Amino acid sequence: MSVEPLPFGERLEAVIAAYGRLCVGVDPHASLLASWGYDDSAAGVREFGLRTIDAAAGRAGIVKPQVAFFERHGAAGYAALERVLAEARDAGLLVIADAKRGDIGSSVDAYGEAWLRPGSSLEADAMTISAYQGLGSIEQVMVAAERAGKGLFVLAATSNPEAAAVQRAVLQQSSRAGSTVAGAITAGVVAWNQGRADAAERSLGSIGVVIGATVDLRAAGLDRDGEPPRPGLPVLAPGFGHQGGELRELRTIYGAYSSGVIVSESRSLLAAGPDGLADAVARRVDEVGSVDV
Ligand SMILES: O=C(O)c1cc(=O)[nH]c(=O)n1[C@@H]1O[C@H](COP(=O)(O)O)[C@@H](O)[C@H]1O
Repeated sequence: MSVEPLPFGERLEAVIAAYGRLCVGVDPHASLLASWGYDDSAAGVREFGLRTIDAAAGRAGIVKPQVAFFERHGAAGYAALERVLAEARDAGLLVIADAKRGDIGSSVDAYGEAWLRPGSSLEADAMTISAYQGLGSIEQVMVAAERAGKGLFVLAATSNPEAAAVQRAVLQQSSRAGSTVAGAITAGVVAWNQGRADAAERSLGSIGVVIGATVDLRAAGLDRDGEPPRPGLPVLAPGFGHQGGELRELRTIYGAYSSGVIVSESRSLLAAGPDGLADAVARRVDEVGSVDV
């Protein structure tokens, strides 16, 4: 008898209830490796990743390894990442692989298998994904993720300023003609969550979006002034901390999307160094917890 996996949205909700909405980024930049006293090598990113997981476990609920920093070290870097992913999941953390993959459907399906298939050596709980080849290109990954109790965060309005020209462009064709790219992707994800058979029982969907804390949601064509989506929309929110987004502005920035926000920070936490990171995470969990959503 096969047991249905718990939907990612439910797991996310439980983690937020237990630990709050902070996500600790695992971004072993070369400069951070140097200041932490590690070599810029596969062994260095592995030790950096493991120390970060140790500091996050039991204090925060979610971690997000940025896979690029491991990929820099080739096959050995991937082995390091496999270890970090496994240790994080064993520690009970919800793991978002920040892989930002996208392609034609048949190829992006393979990315989905790599990062989300139960038993894969790179298995995470969710991954970041790009739908700039059309939301239809990731449809099968959404289906597979739901089936396995996994989640996706689809890039909608990213935190980097140069993204606006593309993401605020207005669609000429499709049923969402007249929407911005960011608005159409977000509306498509909301509609997907609403289309699940048990949608009425879910308070959070399993497919989310990425909307940076540095973004002006109205200018990006996002419905921040409308009714909150039902089921709630998970929103991975980088851009607080190092990139300048102000935590106390969370509600003002995200409006109707606030209750699904995951505050994702990397450098602002990691700068505390290996000995100060656990305290920095605990402090930030408290600060995030005190913000009104
Ligand atoms: O998907 C992401 O996590 C992401 C999306 C985005 O719009 N902006 C963004 O900065 N990120 C990632 O979030 C992290 C931000 O790191 P800090 O600026 O150091 O907090 C990096 O790993 C980025 O790759």
